[in-house]
Amino acid sequence: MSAEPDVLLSAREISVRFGGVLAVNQVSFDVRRGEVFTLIGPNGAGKTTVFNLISRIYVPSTGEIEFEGRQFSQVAPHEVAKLGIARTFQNIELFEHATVLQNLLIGRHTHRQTGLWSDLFFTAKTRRAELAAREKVEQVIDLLDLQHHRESLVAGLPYGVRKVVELARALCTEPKLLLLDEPSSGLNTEETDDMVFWIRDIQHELGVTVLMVEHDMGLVSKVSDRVLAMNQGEMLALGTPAEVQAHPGVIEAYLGSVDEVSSLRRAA
Ligand SMILES: Nc1ncnc2c1ncn2[C@@H]1O[C@H](COP(=O)(O)OP(=O)(O)OP(=O)(O)O)[C@@H](O)[C@H]1O
Repeated sequence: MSAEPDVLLSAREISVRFGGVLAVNQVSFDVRRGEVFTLIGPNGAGKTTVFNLISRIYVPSTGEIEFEGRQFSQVAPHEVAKLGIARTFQNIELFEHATVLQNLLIGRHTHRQTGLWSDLFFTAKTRRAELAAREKVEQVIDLLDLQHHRESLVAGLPYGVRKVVELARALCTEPKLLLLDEPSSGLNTEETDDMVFWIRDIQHELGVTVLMVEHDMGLVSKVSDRVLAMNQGEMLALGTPAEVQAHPGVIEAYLGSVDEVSSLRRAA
């Protein structure tokens, strides 16, 4: 008898209505521990809305999301990071006038478990926490090859490097689930190829589960274990990248956009 897959996050019949627009309509899926799960779909499909539900920015009009068996409706928005969910943004959000190292240490701060009292007196517990923070930050710097940039101000870095710093900052919180919002946006071909390696390393070396929204079908096929295709708020297909790209409903949905259908064909 085969074991049931270990589900980290589960969305059950979630719908979101913005006034007259049904942005997400009865969508259900599981994200399994350890996988890279990707949401695709043409513009307006509802991907960002689903993503924002999982970041707890929106709440579903109906339906429920569970993370490690805990109902999201009972989690306050500021508690999401503590549950072990970290995210990156389509438009990078970093402290521009701080160094890479400072940004990563700030990122690590959300993971802090010591109280004000032990921090004030710099107790053994605080020292241990500081040491653990430094070790984690160094591990992430090594993994993402950021050694050369550690003391650089973020504002002076090329866009592609800033994108990796944002990824690093999210990883410093030691998330169980990493949400990547269009990791390839703004990157050139070479930087997108690098992103493939970073995502694979994050999955395999750190054991972090990844949920991403992505338009670049080349990147999607190379890193995703499973893909959910959406259109106009609804689920179109769920399966491996190859299964989803061959699905007639997915091809038809993409026919609306010449750019997107050619990217689908290139990746197939
Ligand atoms: N805050 C909002 N208020 C009103 N309507 C919204 C809001 N956010 C999204 N929508 C609408 O919901 C639908 C789904 O939008 P969403 O941004 O989730 O799609 P998407 O798949 O992420 O598209 P894109 O690839 O263009 O980012 C669209 O019709 C959009 O106009």
